Amino acid sequence: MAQRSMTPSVKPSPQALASILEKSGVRANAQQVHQLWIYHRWLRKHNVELNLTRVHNFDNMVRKLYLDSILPGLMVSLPSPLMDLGTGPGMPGIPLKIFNPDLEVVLAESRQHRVRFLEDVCAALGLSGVSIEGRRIGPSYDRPVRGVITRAVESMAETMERIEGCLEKGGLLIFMKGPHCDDELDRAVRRFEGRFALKEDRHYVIPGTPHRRRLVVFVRQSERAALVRQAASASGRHKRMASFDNAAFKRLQKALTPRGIRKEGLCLVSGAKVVRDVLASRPNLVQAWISVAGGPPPPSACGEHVTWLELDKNLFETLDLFGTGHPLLSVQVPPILYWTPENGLGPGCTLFVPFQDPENVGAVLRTAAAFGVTAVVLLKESAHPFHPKAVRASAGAAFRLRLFFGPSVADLPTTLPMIALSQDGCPLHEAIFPETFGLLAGLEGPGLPEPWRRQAVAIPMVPGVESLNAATATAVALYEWRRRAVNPARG
Ligand SMILES: C[S@@+](CC[C@H](N)C(=O)[O-])C[C@H]1O[C@@H](n2cnc3c(N)ncnc32)[C@H](O)[C@@H]1O
Repeated sequence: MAQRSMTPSVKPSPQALASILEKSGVRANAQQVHQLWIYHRWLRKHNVELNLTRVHNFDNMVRKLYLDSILPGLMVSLPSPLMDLGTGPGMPGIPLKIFNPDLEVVLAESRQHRVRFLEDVCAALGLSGVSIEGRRIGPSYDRPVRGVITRAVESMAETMERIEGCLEKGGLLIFMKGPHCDDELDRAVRRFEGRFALKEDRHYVIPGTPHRRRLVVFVRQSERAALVRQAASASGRHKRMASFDNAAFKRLQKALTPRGIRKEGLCLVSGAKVVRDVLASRPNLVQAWISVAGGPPPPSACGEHVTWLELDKNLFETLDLFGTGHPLLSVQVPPILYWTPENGLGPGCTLFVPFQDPENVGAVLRTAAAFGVTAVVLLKESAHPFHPKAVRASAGAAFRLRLFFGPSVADLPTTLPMIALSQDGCPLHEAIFPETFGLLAGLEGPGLPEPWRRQAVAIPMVPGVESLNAATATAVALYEWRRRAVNPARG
């Protein structure tokens, strides 16, 4: 059974309104009480027909709607103009405006019957410095504002995407949230690193109620898309692509295939984190920042040489193989020299990779970086290390390692100081890792050619199970090598 409100019913009046606010620490002057009372009357009058709020009890309306709307103005210095995104019947925007008369407020609301209510109520209140955007705000909305506040609309990440075009650099993004928003907050912080910085996460209780709230405030760190587009266009570094026949688009499409990657010397990088890593580790190799039209502009980490390509949705989705929705990078493939047995091996471990599955190649590159191998030789059998699937699985490690192309596994001289991995070898814990050695994993499926099997090392497993995935087996062997290097006594 639904629990009834324990709040004693208070007879609605301007005096009762002022009294509840005052007891809650908010002192209202006569004009503010008058305006809030008129607002309250309008809400009550039109609620049945327009379904504006589900809160009905007077005391609850004052505390859970008006007071709740006013409180952010007491906790942060509100920037002006401030857009209330998804204001509904005007919350928090209207109470905030009443209590901050100098604030310029933009009430953004997409539902037209609510927009008409907002127009009428603002006229009745005689509010100046309030404008109404009766439309759905999306990333292409580019009227600049210094702040955005939002209450009960959507997830933080969704709003961050949405206000890409309008919130100025240095502007505040203020979320009015319930107490349990840790997960969406973590996701937003991670996903928008470099674009928004968390400034404040304040926990509070609406006075006179048990209702816990959080005010989460971000500062925008990146420039508005319109300004970046303008500057990039002026210097010829911005291109809009709408056709699959566009020659530059076709070139990008080629970077999805190993042949194209070789021919064009170009690869595509996807995923917010890998994109950030590559921008940080190899900025000079980045050629273009590829976003969907109206998507986020290149961040400042993209140097002056980087072109911004804004693609129609269907074009972007063709390149965004993994459906990340996040901008991609087109990156010049770093030069990869050819290794021959005459080059010998450097000190430490050189990893020889024959994997044909690009995801296995990526996974093993990530592992190689984690355990500090000296170099990686991609044998003739191997998938291309800059195949989009490999780059993604490598989490950017493909750009940090010393990579070489090498001969076929069949042409590796068996005289090399090599530790080969094969199920029929001697147990890994009996293996001796020389100061300088190569680690050779088997091909997925057939494993290693016969000569290598004779001197191979095996990772002991429970009898009767399938062999380990090749990249996983390599990870176990590298771990064992590292463990002994760190703690030789336990070898
Ligand atoms: C659940 S209501 C919350 C209203 C108000 N902020 C409140 O706290 O009472 C969400 C409102 O946001 C509006 N809305 C959602 N997305 C919007 C967008 N992208 N642009 C403008 N209005 C939007 C909806 O029409 C709806 O009226």
